[in-house]
Amino acid sequence: MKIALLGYGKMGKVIERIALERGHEIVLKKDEFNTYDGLSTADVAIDFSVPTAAVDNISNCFHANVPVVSGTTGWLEHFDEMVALCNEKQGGFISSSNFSLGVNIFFELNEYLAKIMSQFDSYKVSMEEIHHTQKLDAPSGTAISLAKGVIENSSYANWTLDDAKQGEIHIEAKRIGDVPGTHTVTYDSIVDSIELKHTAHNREGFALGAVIAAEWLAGKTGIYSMKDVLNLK
Ligand SMILES: NC(=O)C1=CN([C@@H]2O[C@H](COP(=O)(O)OP(=O)(O)OC[C@H]3O[C@@H](n4cnc5c(N)ncnc54)[C@H](OP(=O)(O)O)[C@@H]3O)[C@@H](O)[C@H]2O)C=CC1
Ligand SMILES: O=C(O)C1=N[C@H](C(=O)O)C[C@H](O)C1
Repeated sequence: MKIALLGYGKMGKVIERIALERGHEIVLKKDEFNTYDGLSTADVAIDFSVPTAAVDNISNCFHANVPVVSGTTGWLEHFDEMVALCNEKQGGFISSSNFSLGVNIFFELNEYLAKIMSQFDSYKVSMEEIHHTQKLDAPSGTAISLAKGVIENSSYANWTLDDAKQGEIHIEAKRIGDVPGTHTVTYDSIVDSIELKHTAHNREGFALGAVIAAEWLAGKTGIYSMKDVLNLK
């Protein structure tokens, strides 16, 4: 399979290695300064870039008729525009705040736990995410997805980085050293706490998940999620 890499930083380089190990070919490595030459020859594109580049990268894929897997976080306010463009161009699209198998299992557990905990208002939920100091966005896309998982399964209405008011989920975003990504969901009461935690030991899981998603998406049209790829629906 021919793959275009949109973004060739920490993640792009791990994705390249894993894609080559799985027998794929890289036809474009797009960074901030080069062009999209080669994009239209790709079977699929994988975007792990920066929040300000994601919309251009994804739009160019739809215009070039190349299905795109996007892992870039911090551009969610434009998500609906990209969905509309994908539909208009009959493109293929998977976007996920986290492609690792472990985090996608964690997402399922988070939704299940939220359903149970919604019956017990003595517990208050909060979240913590820890990432490396080079991360541009806060809170992490994964923390936002976890908060949405709680909101859709409880009476919580919103998340905030500030002190939480009634009905809000507090997210604490910490930036420490080279941490690849740690997320904790805590339900706290006066008598005890319940914690659900995922710790990434490196970037391999994110990258492998993105390559598996790309293999799954190539040749398809439509808008999908990691639930489709991993058969979690
Ligand atoms: N969904 C998931 O599973 C995961 C998502 N992420 C997300 O992926 C993104 C990338 O992470 P990471 O690799 O660590 O970040 P890096 O900062 O290491 O890499 C970002 C890359 O994007 C490039 N870039 C900048 N502008 C453009 C542009 N206009 N077009 C294409 N590329 C551009 C940069 O190029 P240059 O070097 O020239 O500046 C750089 O190579 C982040 O948003 C992060 O949150 C990260 C891990 C997992
Ligand atoms: O920037 C990162 O590194 C990561 N970003 C993603 C996010 O914002 O959730 C996923 C992962 O935690 C690593």
